[in-house]
Amino acid sequence: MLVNFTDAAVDPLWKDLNLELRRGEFIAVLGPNGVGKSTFLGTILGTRKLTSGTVTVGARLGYIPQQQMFPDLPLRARDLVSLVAEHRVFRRGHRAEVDTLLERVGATGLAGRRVGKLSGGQQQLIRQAQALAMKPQVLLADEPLLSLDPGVQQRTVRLFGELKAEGVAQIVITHDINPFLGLVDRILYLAPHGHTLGRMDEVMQSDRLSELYDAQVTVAHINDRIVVV
Ligand SMILES: Nc1ncnc2c1ncn2[C@@H]1O[C@H](COP(=O)(O)OP(=O)(O)OP(=O)(O)O)[C@@H](O)[C@H]1O
Repeated sequence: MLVNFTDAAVDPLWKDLNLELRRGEFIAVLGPNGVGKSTFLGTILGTRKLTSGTVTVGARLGYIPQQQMFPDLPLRARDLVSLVAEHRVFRRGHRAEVDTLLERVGATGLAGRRVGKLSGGQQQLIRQAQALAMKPQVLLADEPLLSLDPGVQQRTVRLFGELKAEGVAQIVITHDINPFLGLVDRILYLAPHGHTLGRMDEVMQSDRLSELYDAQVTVAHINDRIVVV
């Protein structure tokens, strides 16, 4: 058991949520601003409480938060990742492991730089390395492509693909499903008038989403991209 929701609700955002996350599964969480997507991740992380129902977590979690700048700490990127790596703070011989993590996210050149001085996108790579340092069985990510340039976005999607192949389950909040089309197993679509959870072809339907928005919503397929208008 990785993550299980039973009849879960955070009033007044969403309710009647039932979900069992499977090993290696990739769930994309979609929906408009303020509908409770970050709150949903918060209930897994334990930072937000359900108002009814249960959530059970039986896995090591890694978390890439929505972009926020690090304070200008006197710490290098390598030190910050090192702090997370199984809480073995600054231990000798552990530098190689941290450098491998930084290399995996494409941040090798940033290892010795002071984190607070890095750009927003560069800081996101350090957040990725921190999340991987947890050796997660479940990776939670809140808008992980935000502020990344197209090349780095592609690299990040590739990384998520590798993690999936390794059996890491992932729950990823995104406003754009398109970069993840090759990875998505299920979509959790949170909307103003309810939610739906299912395979992409079940969820990304004009009539299904119109019901949840209580308004006319069209799901269009344009050049292999899915656009919700
Ligand atoms: N700690 C909190 N306690 C109570 N309400 C909160 C808390 N954090 C956020 N909220 C409120 O809950 C609602 C949902 O916020 P949340 O951040 O989960 O939405 P979201 O779907 O992730 O939005 P966005 O797409 O804009 O990031 C908002 O109205 C927000 O103001």
